[in-house]
Amino acid sequence: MVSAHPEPPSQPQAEATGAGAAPSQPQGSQRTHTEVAVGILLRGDGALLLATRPPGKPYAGYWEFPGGKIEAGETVEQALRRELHEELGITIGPASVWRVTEHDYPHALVRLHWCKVRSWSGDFDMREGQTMAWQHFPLQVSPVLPGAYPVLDWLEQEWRQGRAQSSQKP
Ligand SMILES: Nc1nc2c([nH]c(=O)n2[C@@H]2O[C@H](COP(=O)(O)OP(=O)(O)OP(=O)(O)O)[C@@H](O)[C@H]2O)c(=O)[nH]1
Repeated sequence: MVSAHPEPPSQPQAEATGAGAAPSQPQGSQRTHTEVAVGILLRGDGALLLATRPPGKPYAGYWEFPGGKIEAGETVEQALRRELHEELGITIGPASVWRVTEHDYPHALVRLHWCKVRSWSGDFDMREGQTMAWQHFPLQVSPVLPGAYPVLDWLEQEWRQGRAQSSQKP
């Protein structure tokens, strides 16, 4: 079993080198949120999809849920559909926001709009050189982006509740 919450290095490699890192933002109250659409792809057997962050980005190699930044004029759903097509080659069905979280990284203050996605079409094609893995709890991959910890905790709680309920059924 692999812990979902290992301690990340204080300076991820890509940031230390500056390779692919987002421009640094002003500190304190002037920092603006980067809005991000994130997809929790759920398979019929309850597995969820994680992928590694592509080389050249902050936290490269960390596991994350697929998604990316929302562009001007896009809804969360539109951004997610575009990102998942660009990154994974799939076209998602309906997606609506399930939870919103924030995380303050050295490279960005992000607001993450999490959507559960249960239907998609097309074959998975890792177009940015990522690795993908369908995961059940406990996760077998590590490390995971710190901004995903709260959502992993909620999903694990749901999974435990579902398991407890199904074991009580006659
Ligand atoms: N996709 C994704 N991003 C996450 C997760 N958790 C989390 O904190 N983030 C943060 O959300 C931001 C997403 O930005 P990104 O750089 O991946 O977005 P993008 O694909 O549009 O990048 P680009 O600007 O290079 O095209 C990053 O700061 C990342 O650290 C997660 O589980 N999935």
